[in-house]
Amino acid sequence: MSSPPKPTTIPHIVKEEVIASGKWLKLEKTTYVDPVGNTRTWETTKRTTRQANAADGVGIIALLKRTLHKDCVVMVKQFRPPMGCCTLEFPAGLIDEGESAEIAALRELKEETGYKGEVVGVTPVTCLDPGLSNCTTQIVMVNINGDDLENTNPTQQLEFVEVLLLPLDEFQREIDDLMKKEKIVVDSKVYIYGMGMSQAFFKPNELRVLKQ
Ligand SMILES: Nc1nc(=O)[nH]c2c1ncn2[C@H]1C[C@H](O)[C@@H](COP(=O)(O)OP(=O)(O)O)O1
Repeated sequence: MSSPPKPTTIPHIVKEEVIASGKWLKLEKTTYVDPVGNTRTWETTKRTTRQANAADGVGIIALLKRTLHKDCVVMVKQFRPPMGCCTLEFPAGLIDEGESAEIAALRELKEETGYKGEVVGVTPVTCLDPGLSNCTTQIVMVNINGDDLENTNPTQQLEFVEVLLLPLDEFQREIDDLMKKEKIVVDSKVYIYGMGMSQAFFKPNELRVLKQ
């Protein structure tokens, strides 16, 4: 049996040529040298809107905390043209010029859901689909005080985005139920978060007393 070729070179980009460009996206031919020294090409998509030194956008894991209620994750359902159907996602959006991830997250959360939150954590810049695109995101963790007067009757600024509140401890089951009921595609970040929550919350003898 032949062994795989040994890496001899540090892989690197040689050139990036724009094949097609639109207002929001561009398609490039990326010429690069692979780990064994061969020059190859790759088809790469990029956003045209990226700000210097920033991720393209933010995703927001927003936990709604209310007295005598289970903590709920604030989710959004919306029609996504590239998918041709509705998706279930964390609230998200592009980072505007001069914005930090934290400021962008609080702005997008308010626009998409009406809730005013407080940032409690932020991830490093992470890639979204690196075989397709250089698109990056920072996930921002936000707590929402649902007992606060300004969060008791939240008003969205986007009319085509539906807000869903999913209890954190039944997150994956709620998503599975939703997918059985309607044609919806779930963002992989969301589903993986749900699987993690299921593992973290698995307590077979727990009493189910709290309201949703
Ligand atoms: N790929 C895109 N094509 C478009 O035709 N328009 C796009 C693309 N990406 C973003 N946008 C537009 C749509 C919105 O008007 C703005 C801002 O989007 P934002 O709310 O920040 O992000 P999403 O919630 O992820 O749409 O950009």
